[in-house]
Amino acid sequence: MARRLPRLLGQAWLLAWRADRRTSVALVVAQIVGGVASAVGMISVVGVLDGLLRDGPTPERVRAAVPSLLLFVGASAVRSALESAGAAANGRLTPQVSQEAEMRLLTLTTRVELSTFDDPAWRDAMQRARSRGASAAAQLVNQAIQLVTNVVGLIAAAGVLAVLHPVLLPLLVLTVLPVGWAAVRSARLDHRRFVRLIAVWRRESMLSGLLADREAAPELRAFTLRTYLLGEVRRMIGISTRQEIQVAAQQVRTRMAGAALGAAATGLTYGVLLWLLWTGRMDLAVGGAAAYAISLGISRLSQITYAANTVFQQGLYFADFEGFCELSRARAEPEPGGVAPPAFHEIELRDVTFSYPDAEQPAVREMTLTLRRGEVIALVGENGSGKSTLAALLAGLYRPQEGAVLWDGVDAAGFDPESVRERVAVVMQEPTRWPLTARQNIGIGRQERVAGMAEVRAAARAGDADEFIMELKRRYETLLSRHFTDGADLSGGQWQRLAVSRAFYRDAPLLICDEPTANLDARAEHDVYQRLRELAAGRTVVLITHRMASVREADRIYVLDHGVLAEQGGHAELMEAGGIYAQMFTLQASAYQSA
Ligand SMILES: Nc1ncnc2c1ncn2[C@@H]1O[C@H](COP(=O)(O)OP(=O)(O)OP(=O)(O)O)[C@@H](O)[C@H]1O
Repeated sequence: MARRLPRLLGQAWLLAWRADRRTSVALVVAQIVGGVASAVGMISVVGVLDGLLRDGPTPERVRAAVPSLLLFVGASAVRSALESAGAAANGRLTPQVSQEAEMRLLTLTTRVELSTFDDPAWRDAMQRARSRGASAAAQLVNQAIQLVTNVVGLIAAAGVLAVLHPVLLPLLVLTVLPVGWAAVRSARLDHRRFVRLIAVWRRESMLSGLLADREAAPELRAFTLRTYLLGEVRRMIGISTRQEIQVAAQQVRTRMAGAALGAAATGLTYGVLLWLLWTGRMDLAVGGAAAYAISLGISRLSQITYAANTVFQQGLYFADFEGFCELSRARAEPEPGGVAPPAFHEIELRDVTFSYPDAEQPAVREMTLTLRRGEVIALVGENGSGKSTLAALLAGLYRPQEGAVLWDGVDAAGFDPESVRERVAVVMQEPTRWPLTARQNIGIGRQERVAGMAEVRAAARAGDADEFIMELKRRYETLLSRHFTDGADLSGGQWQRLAVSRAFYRDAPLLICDEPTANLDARAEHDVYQRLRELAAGRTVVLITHRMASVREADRIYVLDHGVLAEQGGHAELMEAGGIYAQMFTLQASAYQSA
């Protein structure tokens, strides 16, 4: 702890300094002046007692004590005023520090490579940082301020004691050692429990979140999952409760041992003081001042123990937070500085291989294919054959581990990934249900463009969303979330149409649709495909779908199988080849015919 404390205090200072410089400086000044006032107050006690205990008539003795008493009162007033100023500064600093930490965390998590989210170790670290990071930073600063305030007070008391009698100083330190040891050990136990239980908590909070979630509520009932899931949650809570009870008992035992040893040391200190007076080695006035300084010192020491313990404890959590920030910085997307061209003639995937973290098999293996401007390309294949992964590689969401994605012959690895994604519009398989208004839900397709109503409506018409939006209570201004008053919810197909409209609004040279019609009715699907083809003029559309009827119109079809490119060509060509595509198509067609 002694080794770590200075570094932790340094970190706390840096956090405070970054959050609010003026307040930080004011705080330090207040603490130093407060410490000096405290020392002056203690020394003045010698003068007071000396005056009162001298020989002579009482009025004279009182008169002799008055100047020192006035000094004592003045010093105490200054000290109290400065401590209040320090508390006010502390109150200003801590929320700002917490806010800084929160924003730092979010800035980093939104900058990491997408594949990082598939790494469970990073997710655990994120959970730790999110649950404790911001509060640990704030607590660290708060308690560091308390610690420094009390250390300054202690230095004043120790200085006064050393002047009064040198033997009293080590005795004062002795009283606090056992309590300090107990506090540090207890903090360690607490942190160890936290690290051990984080995976359990993460699972428990995911499950309990689902139990209270609006989206999961229907399926939970339909599959009569309640008892099973409640049992799982109870099991997780049981594991953590057992650990918590065990740690709490260990902590109480440790603290009791520390308190008993501390009490013995305090007795010893006062015993030595009495012995010094008894043997005439110390004068009575000095003894009185020493007793006062010891009692102040012990109270400072116990506050220091508490503050140092909290600084240490929060320091452990803050170290987790810092570790996570470091990890995320290392996982941040590279920014090579190049910018993707505004349009392209051809995008080529050359020998591209991509694996998810911890996956045994690559999701896409040695894939080579070309997309040309103005083409509608279809990707087909069984579930898990790698279509979505391939689409994400094209969209610049993942970077290939081997091979390259070339834009007109230039490796996209040299472009800033954001600039690649600026040229791409994606309709995801499960579009995010943004809790924004209908207009904003479309407008965020290109949020830097001011969302004029005419453009938004044009995009909504293209995505077949205009009609149902106009039927909502507040039309385009309706908030699409049931979690808020006056909010509305949409059906799966309506959300999908909204996502298609958003992609139209984005107006990008490459449009990727990952099963955009999975939730659409037949008429909507037909309309959307019709518009996609119109849109394809001058653009490139990549279509992923399991509906083979929609695929046959594509200019080129790529068939994926277990992460590799198995077949390619036009519909007629592939049917003639009689491979996987022909089988899939015939199977679906026969299902319709027999129906
Ligand atoms: N986030 C992920 N983390 C780890 N593995 C993943 C992840 N996403 C997909 N995979 C794995 O990669 C492989 C390819 O998945 P992908 O989603 O690309 O298939 P797909 O052809 O789009 O499937 P579907 O038709 O079901 O949408 C699968 O084996 C899948 O288990």
